[in-house]
Amino acid sequence: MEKVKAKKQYGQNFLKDTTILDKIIQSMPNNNNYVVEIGPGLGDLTKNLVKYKDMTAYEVDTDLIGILKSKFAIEIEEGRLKLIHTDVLEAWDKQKTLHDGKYDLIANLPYYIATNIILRAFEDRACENIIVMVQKEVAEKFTAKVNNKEFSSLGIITDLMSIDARILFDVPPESFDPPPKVISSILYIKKDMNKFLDKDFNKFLKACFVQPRKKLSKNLTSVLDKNSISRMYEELNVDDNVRPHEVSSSLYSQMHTRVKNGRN
Ligand SMILES: C[S@@+](CC[C@H](N)C(=O)[O-])C[C@H]1O[C@@H](n2cnc3c(N)ncnc32)[C@H](O)[C@@H]1O
Repeated sequence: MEKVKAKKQYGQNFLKDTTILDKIIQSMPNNNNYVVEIGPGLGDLTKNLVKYKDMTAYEVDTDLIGILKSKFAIEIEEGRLKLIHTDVLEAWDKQKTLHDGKYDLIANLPYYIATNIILRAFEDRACENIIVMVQKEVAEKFTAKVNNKEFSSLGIITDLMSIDARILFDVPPESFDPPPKVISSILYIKKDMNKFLDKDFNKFLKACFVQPRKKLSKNLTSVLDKNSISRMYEELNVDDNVRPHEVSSSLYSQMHTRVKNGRN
């Protein structure tokens, strides 16, 4: 193995378990989509992905870029792999999408920005499937259902914006070098390509969950006055004592539409 010291600040935990790498490849959707990988690291997952699909990989670490360029010289030369040296969040800020045509995001994500990356993938209209390794806890938040204590803005967005969302399997710390402190999971999300994530909706949900164990009506006071909340609750038939995790995604969507249109 290359003598590379993993950098904590970039969330580097290299996946070494070939059984898990095979299982990720088997989970790839059977379609003609392009593939985007975020954080190819030492290229173990990249090596497997590029056998099947043309792809682009975004890597922030200069030292790794050097290694990847020589490891994948042939694939780069043949145009099967595009290696982009940048912070992927900056790339998204600049160009709104990570690829011009439809693509699937397949990656072992840096955990310090995993949630942010998944939300950006929801906003990116070219991204259709998301198959990513994240902390198990994060995967559970994205797949949580109403009334589950973990149900929050992430579960609501997933519920409203996707056709399918589930945890495919868990991955123990020993599968990585160095091992992370947490259990990981492969999260699979198939987006509904007819739905688009409105940034304001995300902001509204954040306000609704600012104090997740308090009554929703209390959290709503940061976006609506008390009379408007009462009126909205009455019209939408919402119980005054309800807590944020007890309200369905579609009800949140209706509430947001009202707040946005000033109909309250
Ligand atoms: C968990 S490691 C995964 C490495 C490799 N894909 C694997 O499975 O072994 C996360 C990777 O994301 C890269 N990374 C961290 N922050 C990044 C960012 N903002 N933009 C692009 N890549 C980033 C790290 O340098 C590292 O290579």
